[in-house]
Amino acid sequence: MAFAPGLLAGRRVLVTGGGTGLGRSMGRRFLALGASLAICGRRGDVLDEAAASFRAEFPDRPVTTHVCDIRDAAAVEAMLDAIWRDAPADVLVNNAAANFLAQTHRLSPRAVDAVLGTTLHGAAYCTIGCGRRWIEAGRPGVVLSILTLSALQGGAFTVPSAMAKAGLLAMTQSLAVEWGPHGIRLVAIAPGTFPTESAVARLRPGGTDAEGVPLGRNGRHEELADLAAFLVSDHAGYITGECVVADGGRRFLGGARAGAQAMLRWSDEEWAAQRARTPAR
Ligand SMILES: CCCCC/C=C/C(=O)SCCNC(=O)CCNC(=O)[C@H](O)C(C)(C)COP(=O)(O)OP(=O)(O)OC[C@H]1O[C@@H](n2cnc3c(N)ncnc32)[C@H](O)[C@@H]1OP(=O)(O)O
Ligand SMILES: NC(=O)C1=CN([C@@H]2O[C@H](COP(=O)(O)OP(=O)(O)OC[C@H]3O[C@@H](n4cnc5c(N)ncnc54)[C@H](OP(=O)(O)O)[C@@H]3O)[C@@H](O)[C@H]2O)C=CC1
Repeated sequence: MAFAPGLLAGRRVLVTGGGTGLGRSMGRRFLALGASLAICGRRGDVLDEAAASFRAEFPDRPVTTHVCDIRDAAAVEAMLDAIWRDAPADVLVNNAAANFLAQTHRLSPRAVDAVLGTTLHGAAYCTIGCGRRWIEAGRPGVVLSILTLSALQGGAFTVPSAMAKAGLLAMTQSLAVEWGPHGIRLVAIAPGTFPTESAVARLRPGGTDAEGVPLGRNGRHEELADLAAFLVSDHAGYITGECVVADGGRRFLGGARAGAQAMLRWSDEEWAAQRARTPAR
């Protein structure tokens, strides 16, 4: 482990979407560094399985699970009330997101809302809910938002996601100013490819070779988790409003949507096959 074991001792961290993928990897690292953890998502069984695995590995670290669809502002408030009843959270990680490949001119309003509702609105509800509680109590706090390269470069065929993540970057930069005097930091990470079951199934129909990545490989979950741990820790206490890119140099070569070049030529049948391959949740 790269950090002192007590780096996050005494910190209470809420990771949205913390039952799977990168959220789960970050949560595991926060626990290893002494934090207690709250994770939320829509599927209780997924959260329970993740929590059981965390508790088996870190028996002395508190882990709570919260079934919550963050698209529902009232449900987010109820979750935050439940967390705060125990003790205030110190760190929010906006990790939950929704995304799939699609031709933008064929998206229905519900499809647009499904992505914006989770990735933009849900993260906004969580951020404002935590920020309000911190400001009212005179407590400091940290909000880490997980973006994508498309927030910086656009994202053909994942346009609602690119719009939502760009919105989160604007939120990070804006609230760094507004909430700075309250001792609240807002930071972001724009990851390149860190393979997860869900992202590969939805967004990498051709697999995840590292073509277009100067460092010649995809990201490792522990690398993202280490960066997240640093950014939410006091060692990053003078960093706010910043987005750190962790992409192996991809944006300077292939770019966020290098694979989109082939998709420009996909037939209707290829788009239908991609949709059929995409998991429902
Ligand atoms: C490895 C490289 C990674 C690169 C960068 C990674 C970025 C990421 O963001 S990865 C994270 C991805 N994770 C997820 O997306 C998890 C959550 N996703 C979901 O739950 C679903 O995919 C969801 C977004 C569709 C939402 O599910 P749900 O609320 O159950 O919504 P519905 O199934 O009812 O669908 C709503 C609406 O959307 C239309 N739709 C669904 N899938 C597609 C699709 N593939 N293409 C076009 N449209 C789609 C669906 O038809 C509904 O619309 P209507 O038919 O008009 O009702
Ligand atoms: N993997 C990668 O290479 C990259 C990932 N990212 C970002 O990293 C983050 C994690 O992605 P990844 O781990 O790959 O994907 P996952 O699909 O595994 O993670 C998404 C998580 O969010 C939860 N979630 C989705 N919708 C909602 C909702 N409405 N309310 C509450 N929880 C919800 C899901 O749980 P449930 O379905 O149970 O609700 C799931 O646990 C995302 O922000 C993604 O955009 C960015 C760039 C690259």
